[in-house]
Formats: sequence, structure tokens, C-alpha cells
Amino acid sequence: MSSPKKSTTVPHVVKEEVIASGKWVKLEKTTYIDPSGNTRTWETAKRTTRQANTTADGVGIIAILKRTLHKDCVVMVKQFRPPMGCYTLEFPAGLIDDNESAETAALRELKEETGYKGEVVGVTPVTCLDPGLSNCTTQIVMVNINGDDIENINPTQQLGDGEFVEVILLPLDEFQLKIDELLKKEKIVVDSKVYIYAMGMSQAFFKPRELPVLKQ
Ligand SMILES: Nc1nc(=O)[nH]c2c1ncn2[C@H]1C[C@H](O)[C@@H](COP(=O)(O)OP(=O)(O)O)O1
Repeated sequence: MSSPKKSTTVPHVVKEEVIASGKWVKLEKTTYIDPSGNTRTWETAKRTTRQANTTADGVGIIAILKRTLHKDCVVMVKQFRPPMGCYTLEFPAGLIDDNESAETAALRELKEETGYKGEVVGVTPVTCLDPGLSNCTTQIVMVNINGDDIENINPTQQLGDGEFVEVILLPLDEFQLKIDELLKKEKIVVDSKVYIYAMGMSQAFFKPRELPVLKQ
């Protein structure tokens, strides 16, 4: 097996030219120097809405609804997504406003899309979403919801014009199974962040006695 060519150059972008621009999205030609020192180009999609004073384009919210005598549930949203041409199953999410922190944006978007009032318990660093296509970034915010709180008994969404969001509660301890059942029943595409979280949860709930070596 041949060893990979040693890189001698720090790759970097040298030029960004706008090819086409709309209200929300633009297409750019990115000229960059690759690790071998060669000049190359890339087609890059960017949001036009990115603010100078925000950390990421948007937030995704992993919101856990905790209620007495109920299983903990993940608060999910189902909506028709025009770029996909179908319904999707996603975490609640939205763009961060100018001068807004990820935490504040998460609680605002959660309230708007689901009606629930939550409390932030964690936040990720800035993460990329589809780096081969776009510079879009998100921060995932972990939120707990006290479902026994009077404000969360009958949550009321605050949806804007053109927003149609269905809230779906899925039990955390059977998250992957419930998603799989939903996908079998309906023509719906699940967000990759959601499914990866579900697989992680399945591993976390994995019972040691299910190890083949321990089965009788
Ligand atoms: N790419 C987009 N095209 C549009 O025509 N409109 C768009 C795009 N991205 C966002 N929006 C609009 C739709 C909403 O009115 C606002 C805010 O969206 P937000 O709720 O923050 O984010 P999502 O839930 O991820 O749509 O922007």
C-alpha cells in the first residue's frame, strides 16, 4: 500500500465569489489552496441571514419533558420541509437572532414551536451541519421541561405565518424503536441528528445481560 502524499501547505480559502443570491440563501464559488499547494474551487451554499454577533446560524433543541408518573419524553416536531418535498421528524430548531445567545434562542424557539417553557441544562460548541455543501452551523441545546409546571400542562404554540408544526412526544427509553415505528407508518424522513441521538440512547439503555456471552 502506498503511503499518502505528505502535505506541505496549510489549506486555506483565497476568494469567495457570489454566483447567485436569494433572500435566504446564496451560492458562492470558493477558491482555495489544497494541502498540496494546488489552487482549486468549490461550490458553497451559505445562508444570507448569518449575523456578525451570533455564534452559529441556528440552534437545535433536545428537550426532555419530565412529568410525574410518566416516562421522560423527547419533544419532537414534524413539519413539511419544502427542500425535502416531504414531512420530516426533527428536534425543535430555529435561527439565532442578532445579539441572541444560543441558550436564549433555544428557549424562545422551543416556546414558539411547541409551547413548552424549558430550562437549559447544556449546550454544545458550534457544530457544522453539512460541511461538504454549506458553512451552516448549529449549537445543540439540552433543555429540561418541568411538565408538572402549570405553564406546561396545556402548552400553546406561537407559530408565525407559514409555520405549521406538529409536536410529537416520544419516550426516551424507546426513542429509536418509536422513530422506526413512525417511519414504517408514515412517509417521513428523520433528521440525522435525531437518529444518531436515538442510536446513542439505545446504546446507553443497553442491558449487559443481553451480551451474547451472558445469554443462556
Ligand atoms: N431557506 C429558506 N427559504 C425560505 O424561503 N425561507 C426560509 C429559509 N430559511 C429560513 N426561512 C424562513 C422561514 C421562517 O419564516 C424564518 C425563520 O425560520 P426558523 O424558524 O428560525 O428556522 P426553521 O425552523 O429551521 O425553519 O425563516
